[in-house]
Amino acid sequence: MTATRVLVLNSGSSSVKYQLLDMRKGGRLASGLVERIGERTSRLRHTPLAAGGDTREWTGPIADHGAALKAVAEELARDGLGLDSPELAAIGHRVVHGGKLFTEPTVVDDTVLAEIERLIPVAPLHNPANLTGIRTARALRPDLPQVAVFDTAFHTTMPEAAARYAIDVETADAHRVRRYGFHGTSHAYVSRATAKLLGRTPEEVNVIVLHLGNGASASAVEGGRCVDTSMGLTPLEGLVMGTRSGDVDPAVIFHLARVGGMSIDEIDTLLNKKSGLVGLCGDNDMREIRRRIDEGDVRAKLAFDIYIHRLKKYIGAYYAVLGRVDAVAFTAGVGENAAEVRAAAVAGLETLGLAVDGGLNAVRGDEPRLISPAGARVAVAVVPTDEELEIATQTYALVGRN
Ligand SMILES: Nc1ncnc2c1ncn2[C@@H]1O[C@H](COP(=O)(O)OP(=O)(O)O)[C@@H](O)[C@H]1O
Ligand SMILES: CC(=O)OP(=O)(O)O
Ligand SMILES: [Mg+2]
Repeated sequence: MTATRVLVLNSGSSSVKYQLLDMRKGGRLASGLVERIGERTSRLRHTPLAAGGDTREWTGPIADHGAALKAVAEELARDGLGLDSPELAAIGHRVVHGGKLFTEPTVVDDTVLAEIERLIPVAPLHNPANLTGIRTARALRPDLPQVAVFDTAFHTTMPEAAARYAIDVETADAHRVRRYGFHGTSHAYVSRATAKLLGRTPEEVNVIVLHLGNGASASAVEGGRCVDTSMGLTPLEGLVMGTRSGDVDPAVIFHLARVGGMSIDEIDTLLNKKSGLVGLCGDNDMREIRRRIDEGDVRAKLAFDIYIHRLKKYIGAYYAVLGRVDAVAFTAGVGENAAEVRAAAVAGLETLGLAVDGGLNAVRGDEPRLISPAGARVAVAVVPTDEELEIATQTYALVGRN
């Protein structure tokens, strides 16, 4: 029997999303999510798609990403889809920071693990979780290839003009300080899916991709290659996010240290975990923010306005970087669901050929769709991302050639 299944683990700072896919038959066999890892009220939600069964939910303490993966393995085993299955060809892992070294999906060995570990200081919320996921999966199935698919890989095509910060070259190079970019698997998948929606090849189109989830980033994709993206050395730069500030004057940090008396670690926590939407209004969920705005909440409205202002600046910037834009694609939790965010982000940009049709924008759905008015110069689209499918495809392409 040929092994044709791939398990994908997308480990975030406090969650694991997973999918089990059959790459030969092209179907999803199971999917799920473990949330609030490290808290007493962790929650596991598992859907056995192949078995046609109902979603099972379980709440209780899950201490870390290792325990989360073991719980996932138990759920899969209950449906006869356990990790011991001979049909499993590989486990694909999202790894957020791959530095400059990893431009392709990579089979994990001890050297690769050491490199991912070395990059922890520049992805402190993500790489430790990714590492724990890989180590646990390896312990459960030492014989299986574990494949790392890096968020940074798609951005390694950025020209030096976009990838370098304008700081002393020797200092920057000594400490590998440059712009790496993240969410690359999503930007790659969504830019290709957008070309397909337009009936064109990726080489023929220039696309601005707006990945708006808890973490958020924009990218400028020229003929299928990334030429700029909003995240930098770490996933902190760029857009306003759920808990992260995005762009600030770097001198804010000196000021908070010297005048505010804060330590570097305190400032790190402030900018990564207590800023963005949550810092501005106390909520990081766009649904809650919209609800509060409808009730006349001034702080929620200001948070929304700051979020939109930054987003609009990046649309304009990447329009200029690309020169010609064929499409703007909204994706991830906010981009796929929040029609008000999409409408506000392109409001007033008619002279750039950008607009949304109110009726089309209000339609909900899981399929890629256009929301710009018929005949618009630039297509505006909602293109659901599927990082897990993309990771599975890349993983199987690497190991499944038997
Ligand atoms: N129906 C909705 N309307 C508005 N925003 C939504 C909706 N559903 C999800 N979101 C937003 O999407 C976010 C999560 O996006 P997601 O892409 O799943 O993030 P991540 O992968 O970074 O955890 C939530 O925090 C919330 O702000
Ligand atoms: C890189 C990053 O920000 O990822 P996430 O959106 O999953 O936090
Ligand atoms: Mg995400």
